[in-house]
Formats: sequence, C-alpha cells, structure tokens
Amino acid sequence: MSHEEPLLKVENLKTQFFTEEGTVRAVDGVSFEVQHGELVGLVGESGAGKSVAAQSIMRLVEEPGRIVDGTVTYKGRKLVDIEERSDGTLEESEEMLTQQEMRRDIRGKEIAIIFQDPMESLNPVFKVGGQLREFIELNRDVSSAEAEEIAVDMLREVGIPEPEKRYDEYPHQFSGGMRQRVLIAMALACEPSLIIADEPTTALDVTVEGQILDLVEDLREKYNTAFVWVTHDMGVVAEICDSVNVMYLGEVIEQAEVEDLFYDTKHPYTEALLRSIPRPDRTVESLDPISGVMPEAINPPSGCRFHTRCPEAREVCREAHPKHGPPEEGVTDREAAEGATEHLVSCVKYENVDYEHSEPLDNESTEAFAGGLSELRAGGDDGE
Ligand SMILES: Nc1ncnc2c1ncn2[C@@H]1O[C@H](COP(=O)(O)OP(=O)(O)OP(=O)(O)O)[C@@H](O)[C@H]1O
Ligand code: NI
Repeated sequence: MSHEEPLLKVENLKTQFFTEEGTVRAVDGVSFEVQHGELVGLVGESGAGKSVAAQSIMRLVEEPGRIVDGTVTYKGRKLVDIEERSDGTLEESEEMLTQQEMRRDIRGKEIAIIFQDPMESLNPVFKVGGQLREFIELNRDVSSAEAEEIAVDMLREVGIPEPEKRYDEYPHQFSGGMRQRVLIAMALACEPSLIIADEPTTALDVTVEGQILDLVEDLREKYNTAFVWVTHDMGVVAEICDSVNVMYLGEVIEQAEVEDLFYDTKHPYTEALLRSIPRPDRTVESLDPISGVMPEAINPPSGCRFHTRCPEAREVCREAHPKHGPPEEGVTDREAAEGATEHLVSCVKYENVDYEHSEPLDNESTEAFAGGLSELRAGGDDGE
C-alpha cells in the first residue's frame, strides 16, 4: 500500500492574483498528497488560501488569478505543470492537460467539486431531478431513462426521503441540508475517485452538519472515494479527516495524520486553532480566540508569516523563513516505513537557528497570552 503512487500529488503550487493593489500570494508553495480513499483536510482561517488551492487543482482559478508555479499530478496525469522562469514568464509543460481535456476527462468524472453554497451549483429555475439527470447523461454513456433511474437511486443513496417525489421538486423546496445532499449525489453520480469539498457544511446548523458528515463517512466506505475537505473548523477535521494540512497565509505550516496533529501538535498556529474549538473538557467561556487579525496576503510578514500573532515568537522568527520539514530527525524514516503521512512543520523552533537565545518578540499575542506576568513585569520596569 505505502509504495503505491498517491491518487493526487500537489507540489509547490503557487497561485497569485494580480490586482491593482498588488500581487496577492494566495497559494504560495503548497505541497500535499491524497492517497486512494483518503480524506484529507485543508484547514485554516478565512483568507488562508484554502479555496484558491482547491480551485487551482481543478484549474478553475478566475481572472485576475493565475497559477504561476507547481505541479498537480492525478493518476499520473499532469493537471498542472507550470514553471516560473527566472525572468518571471511562465512555462507550461507539454504534458499539462489542456482546458478541453480538463473538461472532458477530469471535471465531474474523475474529480468532482462541492461548494459551500448549493445555489451556486443548482439552477433555481429547473427541477432538482432534471438537473441531476442531465448531469449524468452528459458525463456517462447512458440513455435519458437510465440517467433518470440513476438519479433517483443517487437521491435515495444520500438519504433524501421519497426520492421519486423529490425528483420533481425545485431547489427552493429543499432545506439547506437536503440541498447539500443533492450536491453530494451529483458529485457521486459519475463515481469520481476524488471529491473536493469546499466548506460544504459551514452554512448548516450543527445537527444537520453532523448528519452530512456521517453520510460522507458511509459513502466513502462504500465507494472508496477520496476527499479533500476544506474547512476552518478543527472539530470537523477531528470528526472525519485521516490527515490534515494546516494553512496560514498561503502556506501549509503543518501536516500530519489527524491523531498526530491533535495529540502531538508542533506548530503554535495549530495549537492556537485547536484552542479555539470547543472540547468536552472545556467550557465555551474558556475558549481562546486567536489574537490579532491575519495579515494581508499582498504583503505577508517577513520571516515566519505567523510571527506577528505567535505567542512564542522570538526575534529570529522575524528574519528566518522556516523550512517545511520533520520536527525531529529520524522520525521521517520510521513513519515513511509505516506508510503514514509524515509529520511536517514550518517553525524555526525546530530548526538550528538559535531560537533558544533569541529575544522574545512583543506582539498582540505575546501580550494577550503572557497576561498578568507581562503586566507585573511592565509595572516593575516602570519602578512603580
Ligand atoms: N478574485 C480574487 N481577487 C483577488 N484576490 C483574491 C481573489 N480570490 C481570492 N483572493 C485572495 O486570495 C487569498 C486566499 O483566498 P481564499 O478564498 O482561498 O481563502 P480561504 O482560505 O478559502 O478563506 P475562507 O475561509 O474565507 O473561504 C485571500 O487573500 C483572498 O483575498
Ligand atoms: Ni474558502
């Protein structure tokens, strides 16, 4: 198993938006893999670059956005294979699929995408069943009658009661959760190997969200479909993901199997994200929101991009851009041998850059976290 090629391999993906205000480095050198049947989380705050990364894999980035570098390999085919030359011009390899090949061979059939808002994907003026049937007819070699049968079966499969009746209803007659089920049915209809889901449950209430997550678990077992699950919610990650990529300002700053990420957290940002979710052992009042706001992706901070908000930031974090690698040597070989996702982190704490002797930085977060202690210190220094 471990020596099998991954289903999807994303390498050094960079996507930028060329705006009047400047270049937005929305996705800035992202790498991760998805194994067959694996559910991989892409998690981070708003603006981290999760959606743009998802769109880039499908080559759906819109103007003024552009993939400027990187490789995306799916079942051996190059969905993206772009190199940025030193003079700034872009070179697409000959292997890279054309937009026509993407449409014909990949989108819908091999990789399906589900968005947060079902109304973006469902046309309000047409009946749900008809839209589903048409999609199946378009992508599979079946007659209209067969497509209708498959469509009703799919509606039943995703837990929509009375599917024959609901087939003839319009999107607005479905609740939010039921609409999201329709989209899952549509995504599954061509039996893709990979589904990219961009916050599909974010707009739903917690109970309905839980039901959808259960459904996804069941369907994944049945069809062995792999998922890239975009979310800002670590609770969702804990519930369904096998492995996780934590994004901050266009970069993946920690990646690991889900248990390792939760119980052997390496990056201070991941820790902050974990602190901000409710846990059974903590009351809602004691949740720590992450201090400060995320800086702009047009002008990311120097050094480690999280240094302006990191409770553990030191002087060196402002200068050194952390490498993405294993936190301790030796770990990689063992984990690679077991076929597990390597635990990788981008934080200078784990590098040989003299973090220990570097001066702590003052930022919003160190003030917030140090709490009483810094107040005491400040009081002492003023000689009061
Ligand atoms: N069309 C666009 N033009 C300019 N900038 C864009 C455009 N689309 C996205 N961006 C920028 O790219 C960055 C990444 O955005 P993205 O939508 O991927 O974030 P996200 O992690 O999906 O956040 P959210 O949780 O809010 O969906 C942001 O700085 C965003 O402002
Ligand atoms: Ni998004």
